[in-house]
Amino acid sequence: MQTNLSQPSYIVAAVSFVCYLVFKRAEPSEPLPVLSLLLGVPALLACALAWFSLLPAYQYATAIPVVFASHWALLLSYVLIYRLSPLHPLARFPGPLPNRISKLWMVWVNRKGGQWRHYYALHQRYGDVVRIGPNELSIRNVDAVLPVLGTSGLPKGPFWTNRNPKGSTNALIMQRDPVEHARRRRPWNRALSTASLKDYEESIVLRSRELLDALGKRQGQVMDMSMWMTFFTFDFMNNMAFGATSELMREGRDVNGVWQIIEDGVKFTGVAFLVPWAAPLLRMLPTSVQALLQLKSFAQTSAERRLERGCEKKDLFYHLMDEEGHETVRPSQPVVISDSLLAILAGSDTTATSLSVLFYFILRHPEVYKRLQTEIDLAFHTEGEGKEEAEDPVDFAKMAGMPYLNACINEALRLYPAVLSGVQRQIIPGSGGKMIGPFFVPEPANMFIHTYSIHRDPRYFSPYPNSFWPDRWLPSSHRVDFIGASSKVSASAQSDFVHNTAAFIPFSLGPNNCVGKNLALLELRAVTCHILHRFELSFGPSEEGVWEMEKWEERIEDYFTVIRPPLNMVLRSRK
Ligand code: HEM
Repeated sequence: MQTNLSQPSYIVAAVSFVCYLVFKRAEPSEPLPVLSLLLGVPALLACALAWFSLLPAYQYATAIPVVFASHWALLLSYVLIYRLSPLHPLARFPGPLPNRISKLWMVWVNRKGGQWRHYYALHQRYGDVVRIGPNELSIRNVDAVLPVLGTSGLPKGPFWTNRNPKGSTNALIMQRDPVEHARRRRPWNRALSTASLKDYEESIVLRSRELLDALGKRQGQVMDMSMWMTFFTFDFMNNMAFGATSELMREGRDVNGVWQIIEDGVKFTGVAFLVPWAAPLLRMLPTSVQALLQLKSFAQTSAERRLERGCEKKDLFYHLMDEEGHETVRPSQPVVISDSLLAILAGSDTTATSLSVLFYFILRHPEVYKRLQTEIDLAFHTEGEGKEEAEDPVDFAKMAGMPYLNACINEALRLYPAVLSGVQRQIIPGSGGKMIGPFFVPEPANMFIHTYSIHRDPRYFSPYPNSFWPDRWLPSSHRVDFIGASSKVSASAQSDFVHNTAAFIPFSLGPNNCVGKNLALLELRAVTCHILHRFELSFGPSEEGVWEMEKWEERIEDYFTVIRPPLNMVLRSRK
């Protein structure tokens, strides 16, 4: 049989192949080019086939649906064949079949926020590098940390591409160009320098006292501590960013609904993180449009009020507006507003998660609770020690030097870092590839260090990598063995001890790392000291009564940032 290349089927296959190459090379994400390639091309093709009489007359009616269906099926087949073929640059990295085909699979896997467990299981099964998407790797190896995240590491990945409507301002975290990012980061560095942090200490103390008052009024009742931690961090960040007062703690509820909008947006971000091309579509949903408008108006109003009041004390706004005149070109107001909003979004939930995790583990481990409370009581005297009033934990230098407190905080950050699955980076396009520790990774590849997995790797944290054992952060002379350890394990604990802090990256590393790290640590220390100094804590019943509070951690959901289940506790004043 002779092959006739002018046959319609060959023409459709060839045109679809060209469209596939355009998709592959140019990776269009704007609606117009995408729709043109998906709808415009087959429509034109069907018309052309009919026009040039390449189809028998009786087939004209069916030409359009047939060409459309063939075009889409062919596009899908080309994609599938390439992604699974040995020719794909990432073909030699192991990973499950559905992951290699499409990241849409991860959208399904993560429908209930379980991606942190999924990636952990994949690393247990496949090793240090897993292909978790057609062009994406998850890495669990300490030698890869600096090449990915360090000073000479990789730039931010496509997740951070600006897909906002034209004309809108991008916050610092969205700056993928390292030069532009460094320029935008300068005022942030000044705002969160050691000297500037002193200016926020007073606000942390005041907000901590407000928290104690609010909790004190509700003692004896079951309270969701996770929610209260959010109220604290949100009120504090609002004050720190805009010098504003926010009333979540005073009211004991989300007064203007802003927090709910942020919570609702977490799942949206989770999907956008997995399939960034879907972000503009998701943003078109009526609920998203509404939420974005409300957030914008919240930021705008806060900024306007801040501008009316003027600078009462040095807040983040003061530094971002460059009121000291360090920069030759002062940042525009929209940039400052979007960055101030970023501070609230990036600084509230993460710190509230870390505090919740910390209180959860302290309650799960009574021996830790006792030691920590004793350290706090020794540092800040309690009522009745010859003193009329308990001493407020307001000395931040003292808190920074409390070994067990800081060990507990680090251990909470190790077991459940607030950004559980890490941050995306990309091999620089056109570079050909890069040695990532022991592995050569070709382009195009996105990757992240899976923080949850590397933090629990026994090669870096041993013994008891999955247990809350703050003593691993103490010098050996002060280390007490894990209470749950069998005597055999405990005898070998010292000789088996591994503590590789190069694998500890809750705040990430390098030029893009968390700029709020030191501020977060101040908050974590202050809130922990204030609460344990004033109250005795115990677990309350779970809301549905069907799961034990002791299993709280299993219900954490990971959508880039996390959603926490209620952490019910009962607090009573210590006397
Ligand atoms: C325990 C609390 C916190 C944790 C675990 C945490 C973690 C992180 C992580 C993992 C990143 C991504 C860094 C990267 O891409 O390499 C990040 C970025 C960021 N965080 Fe935090 N964060 C915390 C608290 C805060 C606070 C209190 C602020 C307040 C100012 C803040 C502001 C930011 C900002 C602005 C960025 C973007 C930095 C950039 O792109 O240059 N974070 N954070």
